[in-house]
Amino acid sequence: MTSPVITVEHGVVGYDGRPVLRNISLTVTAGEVVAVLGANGSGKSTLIRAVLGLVPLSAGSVALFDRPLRRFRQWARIGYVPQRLGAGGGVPATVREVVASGRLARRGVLRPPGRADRVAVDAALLAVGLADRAGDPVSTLSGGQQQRTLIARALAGEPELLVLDEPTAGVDAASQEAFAGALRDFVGDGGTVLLVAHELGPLRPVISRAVVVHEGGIIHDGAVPDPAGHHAEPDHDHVHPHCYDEPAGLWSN
Ligand SMILES: Nc1ncnc2c1ncn2[C@@H]1O[C@H](COP(=O)(O)OP(=O)(O)OP(=O)(O)O)[C@@H](O)[C@H]1O
Repeated sequence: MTSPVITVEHGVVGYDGRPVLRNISLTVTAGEVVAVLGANGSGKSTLIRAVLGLVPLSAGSVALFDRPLRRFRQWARIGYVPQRLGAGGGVPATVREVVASGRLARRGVLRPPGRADRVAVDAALLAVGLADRAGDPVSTLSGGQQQRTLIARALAGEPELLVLDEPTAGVDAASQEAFAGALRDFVGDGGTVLLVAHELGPLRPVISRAVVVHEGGIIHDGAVPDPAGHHAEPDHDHVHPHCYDEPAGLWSN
């Protein structure tokens, strides 16, 4: 039996008393790549923040690696790339420095980096296709390359679970391809992924399951739905309910 990595049971989250997630239940098991889809404001980011304990549940429960969130301490097992975080931020750090910061949870701040740290940073840079930019200031990179830097930082920590909030939003096609390749390798090595996406694009073949959030509830959990308008494609197997692909673009706007 595959072990559960994320378990949300009857999760409820609200901001300032306004409910945003209503009675959400979701299980992600080892080796899965689960995409959370849904319209703007449907609660996707809130769901992954709740999974990581960054926003409190007002009811229900979350467990990570089979351990209740309040007792979970092994944060080095998880890599998190939040939404639209500028990697540069005016700080003249190089790509390598930002990626190496992903090792801090593993090695402790006071111990100098060792061989294992350097190997992990090199591997992460290679995985996202930025090995040749390692010495450049992050501020000189494109938005897509900066996003890849953040993904490499998460990979450098050698997590078992990667949680990514819109990793390909506003990212150029080459970076999306590079990211899809990195994700495939990560999963090939036994990793588990939960990511929020608007457009799957090159990620589509890597996704094993899709969860569609609508108005704070999960309205679909299963096969990756086709974007509206693709019904006529020969490989379209019609496994998805139609409530979320009509009107067009509910999850792809
Ligand atoms: N910190 C916060 N305080 C108050 N309201 C919030 C906060 N974060 C999100 N919200 C609100 O909660 C709802 C869900 O937001 P959330 O960011 O989870 O949606 P989303 O599906 O990720 O949206 P998007 O696709 O635009 O990123 C929205 O109405 C949003 O305005």
